[in-house]
Amino acid sequence: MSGNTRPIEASIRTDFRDEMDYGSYLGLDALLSAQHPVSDPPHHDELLFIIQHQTTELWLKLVVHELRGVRRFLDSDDLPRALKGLARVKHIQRTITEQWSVLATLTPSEYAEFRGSLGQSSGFQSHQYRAVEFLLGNKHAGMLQVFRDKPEIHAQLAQLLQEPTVYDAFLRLLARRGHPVPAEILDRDVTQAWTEHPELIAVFKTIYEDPHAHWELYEACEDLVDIEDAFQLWRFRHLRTVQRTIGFKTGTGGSSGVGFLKRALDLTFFPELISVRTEIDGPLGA
Ligand code: HEM
Ligand SMILES: N[C@@H](CC(=O)c1ccccc1NC=O)C(=O)O
Repeated sequence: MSGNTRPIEASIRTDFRDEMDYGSYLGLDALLSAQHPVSDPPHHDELLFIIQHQTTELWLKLVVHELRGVRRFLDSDDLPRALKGLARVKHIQRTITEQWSVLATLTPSEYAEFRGSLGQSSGFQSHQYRAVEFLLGNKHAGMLQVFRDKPEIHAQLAQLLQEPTVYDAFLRLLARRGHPVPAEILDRDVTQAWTEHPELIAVFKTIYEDPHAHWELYEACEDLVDIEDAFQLWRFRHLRTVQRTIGFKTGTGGSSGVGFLKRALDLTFFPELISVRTEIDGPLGA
């Protein structure tokens, strides 16, 4: 017998006729038959393009699930569990940002060979990406238009638009814990995109100037900043991958392409958590 063969132990199960097995639990039949290249003749690299999107969408599904959880935990004053959810989101963000390097192996020549088959489809139509943006505060009612022919998705996003964001939930928790968050912020119209409220900077200054007195809140603030940073890194890698793949061509979704994506790099979810940094004074006033 070859020394490199591992025997199947007698106790390992091989008969699953009456039981759930790996593939059925994971829905692998559906998952692995959900890649449908459209290029004709079939282009070798289209499978990479599809799987890159599908894996990102799977992770986005979990990000939406976790952010909803985080919001719920904040609402019920369970800050430790909210922090745990935020930590998980950060790791997912790192993973989907890192995986841009796989798609970056697609050369402009290879992509050009099947780009024409993609029609007008575009990441602009990713409803899960839009859900993450809404949960984090970049609300935009106009984006719902993209989904007007998909009633279920439209309804889900319309619902999220009406609901408070993770940041709204955090500010409400701060108020419940005695921090002076102005009432007009707590009662804001949550369907609108967040805009900077300079009155909040003093609230965060209190926390940042005495972290030990407000440790959990301080950690939560830093987690939110981590998530904002990680989101921007994802956007930046997308932009750079797009630029090296299609240069300055207009997008299949109808936008200017790189110019449109660049403008998203100026967006910020939690502007006061950035602004407070300018205001933090140490014991020597530095
Ligand atoms: C070679 C690969 C890619 C190219 C050339 C590309 C190009 C573009 C362009 C030009 C846009 C602007 C909208 C448009 O006019 O189409 C866009 C938007 C978008 N793409 Fe991609 N993309 C690529 C890969 C991906 C991947 C792998 C994802 C992952 C899901 C993705 C997600 C998105 C999202 C979510 C938007 C909307 C961004 C926003 O609204 O700010 N893209 N993409
Ligand atoms: N907007 C891309 C096309 C594209 O990337 C795409 C096409 C179909 C499904 C998802 C896509 N991904 C992200 O935008 C382009 O202009 O080439």
